[in-house]
Amino acid sequence: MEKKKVVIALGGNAIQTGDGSEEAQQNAIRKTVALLVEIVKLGCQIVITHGNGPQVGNILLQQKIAGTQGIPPMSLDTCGAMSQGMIGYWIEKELDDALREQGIEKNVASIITRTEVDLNDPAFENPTKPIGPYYSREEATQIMQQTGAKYAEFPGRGWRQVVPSPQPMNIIEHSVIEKLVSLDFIVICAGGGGIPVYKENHKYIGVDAVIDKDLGSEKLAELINADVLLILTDVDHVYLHFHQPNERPLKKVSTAELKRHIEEGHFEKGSMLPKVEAAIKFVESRPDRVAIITSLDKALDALLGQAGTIVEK
Ligand SMILES: Nc1ncnc2c1ncn2[C@@H]1O[C@H](COP(=O)(O)OP(=O)(O)O)[C@@H](O)[C@H]1O
Ligand SMILES: NC(=O)OP(=O)(O)O
Repeated sequence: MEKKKVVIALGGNAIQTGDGSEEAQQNAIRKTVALLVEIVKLGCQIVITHGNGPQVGNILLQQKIAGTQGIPPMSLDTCGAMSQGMIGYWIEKELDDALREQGIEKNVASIITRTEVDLNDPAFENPTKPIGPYYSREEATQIMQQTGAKYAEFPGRGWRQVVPSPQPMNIIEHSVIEKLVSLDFIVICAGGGGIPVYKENHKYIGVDAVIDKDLGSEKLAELINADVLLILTDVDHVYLHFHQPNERPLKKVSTAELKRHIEEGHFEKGSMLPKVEAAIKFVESRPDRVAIITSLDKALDALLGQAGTIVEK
């Protein structure tokens, strides 16, 4: 396989499993990096991005509890930076060990990454991005009354805090990331879609929001001139009529066809829809680009064109 630059966006199940403890998350990451090493062995230059919804919500809760003890609570953008540091550290540590075990000499670096957003983005008026743990209706109602935070119901799963999720416009550190990749580094970056910042008088200022990691990963992939955007989640394909008797996996699909399926309402908002939108945007940005949506265990086969949903122009 020729040397492709692949941005790999890791979904929740690549990191957060079990009880969400540090140990459970590191165990999940250990399994994930074993797969990443196989992708490196294929000869790909990889850039790793990851979600942070459960983690950033938990860090925010920890701030609230700390606040009751007189410890100054940190803002949501700073919590986003903490989540990048924490998850980046875990991936870096496990990946570095796994590479050395296989005798592969490559450097790994985590980059704290900021993503520029527009303060006029309508998303600031309509929080939709779920973070942190699930609650019952009663618990969520009580917290909303006590704190003024917004919670929303996710049918079949419960209630979760929701925060604004503006569109990523620019990845501030993209040149540094591209440079490191050109030096053959494996870079972990744009965690949680990047820390949201806006520009005012030539300065970047953090803002309370959480960017969708698939849309942030897409923006990064475009800016660093990647060839492939590989979105790894817990389903092996994107499906039509998902979870219905006539469910059908999409295998090779064009952006035009995917757009039709969006119109038909096949993809759930906040889960599969942003992945599909990211895939379309990436492929349409350069005609030879490919986006893949699949599960962790199908990633290798998908890169070889033999599994997953493969989106081409
Ligand atoms: N049409 C669809 N095809 C496949 N999965 C879908 C579809 N619509 C909604 N989903 C849901 O999207 C989920 C993946 O999104 P999400 O949980 O946000 O992923 P991650 O945390 O891995 O980024 C799947 O587990 C599945 O339940
Ligand atoms: N930031 C983000 O999209 O995180 P999740 O994928 O964990 O929801």
